[in-house]
Amino acid sequence: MKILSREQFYEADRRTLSAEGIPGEALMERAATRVFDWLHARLEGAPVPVFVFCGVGNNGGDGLVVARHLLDHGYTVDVFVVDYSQARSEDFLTNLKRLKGRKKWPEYLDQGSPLPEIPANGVIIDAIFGIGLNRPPDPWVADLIRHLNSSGAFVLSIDMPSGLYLHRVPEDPSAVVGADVLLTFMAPKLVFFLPQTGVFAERWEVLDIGQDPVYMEEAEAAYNLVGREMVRTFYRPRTKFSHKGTYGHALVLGGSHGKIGAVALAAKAALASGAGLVTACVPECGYVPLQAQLPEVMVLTTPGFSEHTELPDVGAAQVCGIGMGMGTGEPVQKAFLAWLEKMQTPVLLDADALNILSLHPADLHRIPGGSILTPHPGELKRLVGPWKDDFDKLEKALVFAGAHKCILVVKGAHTMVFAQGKGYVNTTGNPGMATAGSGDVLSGMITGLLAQGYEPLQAALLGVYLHGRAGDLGASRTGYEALTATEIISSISQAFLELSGPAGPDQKHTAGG
Ligand SMILES: NC(=O)C1=CN([C@@H]2O[C@H](COP(=O)(O)OP(=O)(O)OC[C@H]3O[C@@H](n4cnc5c(N)ncnc54)[C@H](OP(=O)(O)O)[C@@H]3O)[C@@H](O)[C@H]2O)[C@@H](O)CC1
Ligand SMILES: Nc1ncnc2c1ncn2[C@@H]1O[C@H](COP(=O)(O)OP(=O)(O)O)[C@@H](O)[C@H]1O
Ligand SMILES: [K+]
Repeated sequence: MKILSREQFYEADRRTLSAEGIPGEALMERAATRVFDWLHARLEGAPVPVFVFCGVGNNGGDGLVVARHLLDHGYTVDVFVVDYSQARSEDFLTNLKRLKGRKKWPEYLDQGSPLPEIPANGVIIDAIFGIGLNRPPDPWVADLIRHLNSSGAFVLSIDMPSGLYLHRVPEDPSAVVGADVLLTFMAPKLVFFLPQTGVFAERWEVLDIGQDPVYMEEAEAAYNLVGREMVRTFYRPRTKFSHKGTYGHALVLGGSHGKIGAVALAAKAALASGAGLVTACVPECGYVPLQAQLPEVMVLTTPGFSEHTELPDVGAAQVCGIGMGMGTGEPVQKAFLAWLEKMQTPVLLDADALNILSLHPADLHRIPGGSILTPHPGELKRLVGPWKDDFDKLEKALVFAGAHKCILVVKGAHTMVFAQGKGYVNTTGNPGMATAGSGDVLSGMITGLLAQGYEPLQAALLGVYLHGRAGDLGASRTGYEALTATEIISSISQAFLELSGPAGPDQKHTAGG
């Protein structure tokens, strides 16, 4: 699914109107009626007081339409116009007239108006600002928003939580509506997925408003959602006459005294993701534990006892993932940089491989084109420097991926993959995955997929998706707190099974939370 920009939402609007030959108010009617239907299906006529707060643009117009339908269905409704500007939109005015036709006169709020009383058992429809917000709300509007937030009432926001910009972080987070549910039109917005802005709308649903399918198909989105639908376009089921040679040889290099487990997790995850052969390359101290623990994995050791002092030459048939638990001591740094220099094909770089590169930015050119880098936020900061806010972070990640012709996998609640000027936002995973070793599992999975011949970007997207899904399936058995990296590996099988089977109800990715 595409994540559209503001210009693209407005263009989709225009294209829909012209394709159908309908006026704007007809599309507003259709969109807002979907919001009403959603609410009515849940309230079922319950006598709860509903408070509709409308701005004076098209988001406010949507609110007026919802208010009219609520009245027509016998709900108790109070309508407020938040009069922040003299410039009313045409469709807002059309719907204001229709509301008045129901003998319902809204109350106008402006600077100095007393704040309306809202009981905690009420429902607030937030239609103050939508995607048109382009500057901070006036102080009195901010006060009103804080008042709504502190009311304890259930808040349903239309299209956007009011006060949240589409493309930047709010100056004052207290002046953003905290939506219990957000019903958003046509496509999800990038802000739903960023830690600084996603907190205002943890539960959201996309409403299809019959937007022009031709435009939705042809719009070039800067960001796309990574969901089942997308990864199935390149997932390759196994074929009958294949053999283990068909599925490649993954070489996982890393580990140091006390951190051999990181390699064990990655190697096991590479196997569980379908690599035909897996070799783990560790310093001498890792030999016995790995051999004893992972009978399917071949173990190769390097001369150092507790850390790598040199790294092996890699055969053309092997695909490498390197860095987990490797350490960053001087000998390891030297061994790693010399090794990287010799690599010609894409590799996966994780953890200490990234930390070493951060210490040697002049050597970043040694990364083979098409390599995959999997930093968590701390590692990313060391690589690209600090960022001002989440949007600046995205920009820096895009620039870095472009400059080094690599695929940058920025891990987080919504892991984001950056490549070739585009961003991909993962939809799977859960807070239970914030646990030791879950990143090592991801590296192993992506290395295992690369070994099977997936293009690097595909391996990264499929790996990130399946990793999150395995985490979700694991957590459905263990709960968040008890989820472990090992449990995630055990759930990879189920994630693959699901991928090739029919879609479950929670896998459409038109909702979050
Ligand atoms: N396809 C679609 O897109 C569809 C969209 N629909 C709906 O339309 C909504 C977008 O409507 P919209 O463009 O009229 O903008 P909205 O958010 O109502 O803001 C109104 C105006 O406020 C102004 N303004 C901005 N910041 C301000 C501030 N801090 N303080 C004071 N004023 C401020 C700014 O005007 P300006 O003053 O800059 O000229 C802005 O234009 C969208 O979210 C969805 O709900 C659906 O009906 C159907 C399909
Ligand atoms: N709140 C969260 N929601 C979803 N996924 C998460 C969350 N927190 C962490 N993860 C995932 O868990 C993994 C953690 O990786 P990392 O920090 O490298 O762990 P480690 O170094 O312990 O292996 C990443 O894939 C990340 O996307
Ligand atoms: K809104």
